[in-house]
Amino acid sequence: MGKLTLALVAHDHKKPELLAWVKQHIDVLKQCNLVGTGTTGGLIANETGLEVTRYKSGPLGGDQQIGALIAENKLDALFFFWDPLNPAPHDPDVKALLRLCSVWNVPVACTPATADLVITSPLFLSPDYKPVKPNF
Ligand SMILES: O=C(CO)COP(=O)(O)O
Repeated sequence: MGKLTLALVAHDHKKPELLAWVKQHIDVLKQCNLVGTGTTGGLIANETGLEVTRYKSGPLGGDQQIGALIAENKLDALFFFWDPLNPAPHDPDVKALLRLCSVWNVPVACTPATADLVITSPLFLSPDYKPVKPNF
């Protein structure tokens, strides 16, 4: 099977949590294609040496670029540590990205606990497993 493509995105106050999570699961993440929004992707690449394809920063359209990957069936999971305590100028984009995960049945983890469960799931990592895609 091909490599899984995973998106890594975090709001500013959540970036340390995402970075710690990435370091914890680096052995699995090394085997995946990684993409991310601009600042998150840059941070992860610099701090871990992982290769991350970087899109625009979230407020400049990065969330929407990742949403486009979902609409094109090019993303296997989204790890999106969004900030529930601070308003984002691009909140509509954040909501749209999360919405597309539901539209296209893409696994999305918004907290380290859920992210742990997704990334360690034998089902998720199985070459035979593909989430059912809706037939619109
Ligand atoms: O704003 C974001 C997600 O909504 C993330 O963007 P950055 O990774 O550029 O900070």
